Amino acid sequence: MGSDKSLCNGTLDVSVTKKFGQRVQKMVSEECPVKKRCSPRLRKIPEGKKPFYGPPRKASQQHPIDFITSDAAKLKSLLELHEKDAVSVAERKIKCSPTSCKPNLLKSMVTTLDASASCITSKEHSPKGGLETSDSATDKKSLDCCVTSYVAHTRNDKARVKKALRIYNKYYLHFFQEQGVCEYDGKQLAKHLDLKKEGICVRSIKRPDLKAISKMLEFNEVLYPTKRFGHLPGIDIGYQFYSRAEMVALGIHSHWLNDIDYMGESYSKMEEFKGYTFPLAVAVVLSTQCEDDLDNLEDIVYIGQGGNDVMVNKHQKMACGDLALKNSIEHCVPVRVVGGHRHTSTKGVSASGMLVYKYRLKRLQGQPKLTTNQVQCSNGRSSRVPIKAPELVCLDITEGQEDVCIPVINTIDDTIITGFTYTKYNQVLSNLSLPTNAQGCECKGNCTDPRTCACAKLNGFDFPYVRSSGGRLIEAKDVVFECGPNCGCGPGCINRISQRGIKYQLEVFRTSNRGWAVRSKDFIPCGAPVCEYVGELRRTNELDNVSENDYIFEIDCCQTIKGIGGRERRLGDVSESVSSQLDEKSMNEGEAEFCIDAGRVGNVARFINHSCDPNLFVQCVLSEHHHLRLARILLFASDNIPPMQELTYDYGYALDSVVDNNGTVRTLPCHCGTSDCRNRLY
Ligand SMILES: C[S@@+](CC[C@H](N)C(=O)[O-])C[C@H]1O[C@@H](n2cnc3c(N)ncnc32)[C@H](O)[C@@H]1O
Repeated sequence: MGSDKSLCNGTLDVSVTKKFGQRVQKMVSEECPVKKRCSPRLRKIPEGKKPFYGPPRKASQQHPIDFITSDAAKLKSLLELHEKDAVSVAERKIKCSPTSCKPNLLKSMVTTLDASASCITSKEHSPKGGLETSDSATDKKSLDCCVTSYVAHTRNDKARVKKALRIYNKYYLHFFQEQGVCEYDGKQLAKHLDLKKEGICVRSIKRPDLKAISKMLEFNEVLYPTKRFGHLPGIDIGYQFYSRAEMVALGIHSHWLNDIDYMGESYSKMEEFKGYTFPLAVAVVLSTQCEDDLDNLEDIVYIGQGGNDVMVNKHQKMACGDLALKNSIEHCVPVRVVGGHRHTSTKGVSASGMLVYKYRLKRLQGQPKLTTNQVQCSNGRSSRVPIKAPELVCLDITEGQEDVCIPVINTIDDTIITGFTYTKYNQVLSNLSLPTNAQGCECKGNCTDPRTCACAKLNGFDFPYVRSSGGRLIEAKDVVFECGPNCGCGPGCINRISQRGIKYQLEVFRTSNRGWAVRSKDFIPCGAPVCEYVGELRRTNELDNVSENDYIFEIDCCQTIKGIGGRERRLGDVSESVSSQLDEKSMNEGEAEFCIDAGRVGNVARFINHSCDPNLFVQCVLSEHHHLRLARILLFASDNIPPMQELTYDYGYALDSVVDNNGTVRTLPCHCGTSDCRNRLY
């Protein structure tokens, strides 16, 4: 390893970032009944802030996704784009093993550092490498003008980051689904033609993550498509990514495979870069850094990307990314560093007698601290039974009804939860009878072919979910038709995702200004089902004069489909079987006929608070019967949700919609604490 003498004078300073509506209606007492209970979803929210509901038009109309054609050409264009800057990309791609080509979804908790400077070296470094540095740094022009120094982010910056990631996830899930169909078709074709016998292999198109990036490049949707040095607005120090592809979607590191991202020769032609030596590094992913090491990113010795050549040639070639880092030292430009990415292969750089370059990455001063809780995550499950601690109010609020324990934690005051009974399923009161069950599909075992499954037909000849991470909804729809009791398929069917119960380790915790709240100890991927809103099914008019109740959820599926009362329209082909329900007069009055009352009886969803910038969205689901007025209410993740982040959705109250008998508008201040807060729930 390098001695002090071998260290060059220049250092690469590094700045560190760790990678990483309900329509609950408040019913008030008789003295002060609510006159108007209108709760359109997400009215007047700026475009960039809308959670995952999709545009009013079909996504395919805006950016048609070609699900059928081979994506080889698109993939090629993606590779070519990077080849311009990274000569070794193609070579590396060919070399990579099938396992190392797998997307790292959920596995990489990457930490970004803004690195500036580097210091190089290595005991064994090649003298030819020319790494005696620092004097030359003073001779060269500083790139200050091109560097985004660390600045506080604006609301808009963060919204743009969120939007870009949602676009990425939407494409990713679409391509994931397409891959499933291709695999199914491939198998069917193979079976039909008996291709195996002929020795022909039918292969499906892989890598939905790369296809998603390719799509974003095609439609100019990558957030920072032009390479930039230093900090990128909207991406905090400590930001967590869940795949390399997400980083490409944002442009924080524009290569999905190479560890060093750099500006190639082509940048030398640009006016602002006149006088600089290219390539110049912009970002590094530390592939070998494991999650536990993420706190030690202040000062890292990094072995350049030539590591693989070392095994063959016994010395590292000073080229591409390695050369870019060397040039970065000389020009004193900052480099972003992302840590925590786990590679399946390791670089063989430890053998003695080999010549390697090492770079010291030092965190830039003045950045926010990287704290441990920013990278807290449980990829696996922690123990089912929580450890008894003074703040533990209740070991399991579900009393064993759910597959997971849901503890209640209070570190704020002495309050406990009373006056409520947990139930896993909606309770139907005696004055209400549910419609008869729908006929269902005739599939056997699992539903696999969306073209023949009767339930998939209702969803526009598609399954709304993909199998990724245990089942994820591709995008929010007017209504999702799931398989039900009369269907031929079994419980493992992909079209029953919302019926599988709670899978994430949720916990109820006390807040200082919003009462109880809910968070997850697990990471929840975008599109994953979190829980159903469960309680007593009631007619809304029954509740007009009840005493105060904060736990009423109106089932306004029909109103949402029609966009009544300012509700945001969603994607969806409303099937003929339900379109007749939309024409009924009562629906047009804008009021939901039924609601779910979780005041006395309910599940964990009743503790989920409102946020003006939520991480969950509401999805109406029909599984047993097909009556929109009695749809089930499910909550899905609208983003990748890091562990321990409060789970919230937009209650969707229209401001000034709650009026008492005297005509006085009632208000409730919002304490969601987001930068987008509208200050009032209603
Ligand atoms: C369905 S409950 C949510 C759970 C509730 N916090 C509890 O302690 O049971 C809805 C009520 O929670 C409170 N709440 C939810 N979100 C809030 C927010 N962003 N700001 C202030 N209060 C909120 C309001 O009192 C609201 O009527």
